Amino acid sequence: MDQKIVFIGAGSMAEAIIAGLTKSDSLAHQRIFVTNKSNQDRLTYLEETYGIKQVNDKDKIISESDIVVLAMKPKDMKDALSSIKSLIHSKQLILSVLAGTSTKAILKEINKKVPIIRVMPNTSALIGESATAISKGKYVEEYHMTIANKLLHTIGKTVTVEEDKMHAVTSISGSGPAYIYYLVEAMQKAAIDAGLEQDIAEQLIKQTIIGVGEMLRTSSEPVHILRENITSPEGTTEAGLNALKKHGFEKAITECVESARKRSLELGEEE
Ligand SMILES: NC(=O)C1=CN([C@@H]2O[C@H](COP(=O)(O)OP(=O)(O)OC[C@H]3O[C@@H](n4cnc5c(N)ncnc54)[C@H](O)[C@@H]3O)[C@@H](O)[C@H]2O)C=CC1
Ligand SMILES: O=C(O)[C@@H]1CCC=N1
Repeated sequence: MDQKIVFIGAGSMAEAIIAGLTKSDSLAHQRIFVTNKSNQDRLTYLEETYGIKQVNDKDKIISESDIVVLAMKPKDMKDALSSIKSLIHSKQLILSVLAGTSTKAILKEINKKVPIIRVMPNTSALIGESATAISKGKYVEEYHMTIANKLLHTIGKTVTVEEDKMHAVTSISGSGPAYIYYLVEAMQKAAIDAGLEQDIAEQLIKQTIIGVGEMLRTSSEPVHILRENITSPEGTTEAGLNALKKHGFEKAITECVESARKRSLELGEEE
């Protein structure tokens, strides 16, 4: 790819995408720029770690960029756009990773006919394993989607959804890695209570999750069969799963996803 890309916001999501992009080598590192609100050390770290460039001449870099990635928190969107919207033009493609925030709200802020693609990646982009959903805003043509897909393939897998599905997507795959990390933390505590040493527990749990990930990737069996294959009648797994059922595991997951989805809707309404 020969586009020039600028990230507005230099936090964990910007870094995850930059890491995936630079690892894939599909875009010259020198064509990737990043800026943020105030933290100079953070920009220097990104520059030194990934060989990309921090924005020195804001007017020139932003107006010359082909792709502008909005990667600030939703609450900072208006403030961030107020200082750059005069540099945005219709030949550019805007990618927004902002949770909850509609392309309509961003268009209203920019007040120009620019193509905006809403993107929901997750932090596994850091290792090229993001589950990313993308959706079209008003002025987006197919060739914009092709560019976005090509770019986002460098950080993992992509799917295209209607924009109204983005709240649900956020509650599943955007926030999803945190649910799994929380599960790992809970298993680590339980393993120690069960008498294992911490480093042994960590090794076993990490490899268990990696093994499950690979099985999900490679096996043609449906998930419930993979689960049933482990569950001997009256065995240990059945006893463990029964305890999960008794303590409302499914309800907890349903409420977890629903709460995240509602929060995404609220973030959109807070603009
Ligand atoms: N962290 C995650 O797992 C995911 C985050 N997102 C979305 O990505 C966005 C960024 O999230 P994080 O990277 O976690 O946040 P963060 O807090 O780590 O980074 C936010 C960045 O925005 C910058 N910023 C704030 N105001 C600014 C302004 N006026 N102009 C320029 N830059 C400004 C900050 O300096 C900081 O570099 C959010 O909108 C979030 O909803 C989306 C998917 C997953
Ligand atoms: O918690 C958040 O708001 C962001 C969006 C998806 C993951 N993290």
